[in-house]
Amino acid sequence: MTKVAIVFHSASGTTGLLAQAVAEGVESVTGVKAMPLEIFGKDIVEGRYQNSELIAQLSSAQGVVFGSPTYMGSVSAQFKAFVDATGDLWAKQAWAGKVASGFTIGSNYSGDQLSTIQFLQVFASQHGMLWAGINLAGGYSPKGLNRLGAQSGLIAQSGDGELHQLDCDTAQYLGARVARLARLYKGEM
Ligand SMILES: Cc1cc2nc3c(=O)[nH]c(=O)nc-3n(C[C@H](O)[C@H](O)[C@H](O)COP(=O)(O)O)c2cc1C
Repeated sequence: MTKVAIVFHSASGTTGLLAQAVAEGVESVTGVKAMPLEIFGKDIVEGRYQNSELIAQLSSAQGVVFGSPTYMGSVSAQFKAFVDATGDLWAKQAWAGKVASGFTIGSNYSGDQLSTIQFLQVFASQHGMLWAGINLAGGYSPKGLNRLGAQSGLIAQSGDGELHQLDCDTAQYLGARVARLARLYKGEM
């Protein structure tokens, strides 16, 4: 069984809804299981993320999709604490060869969400992971997917705490894409 983890932080729930949609997309691919893992602020003690169990679970995944709300043009502090806690694994390049992707949401249409995606892309690259963006040209998808047009990862927007249906559908699409790639690359780590 191929596994794809979805590691995310969400304070008011919209990133969590995207994570759920990514997981549904992952599970739509035969032979691939989704592993949602939520980052909670209570696991941060004196600025350090302490949930080593969550981090350990990632070793069994062939793909990992990272998700964070955009806070001040980057990932949330909670997500960054998780990132910093992976330094030992970075030194061993323990995640090298896993497929990676990312998603974020902001309340503005152009609220610097791209910086968050680029942060996630650099993070995955530091770990030697294989980054998968979205192969949907903005404005050209017949179903209107990727409505905001980013291809480095999924950028979503919500001004009222509700998820736009097309962002939800695009998250499912991304989950399915990562699942297929993870299944393809399994054994090539
Ligand atoms: C501290 C803080 C900083 C934020 N910074 C941005 C930002 O830079 N750009 C943006 O578009 N939205 C920004 N937002 C809005 C959130 O990204 C948005 O409400 C998002 O849906 C929250 O995700 P969540 O529901 O998963 O917690 C910010 C919100 C907070 C609380």
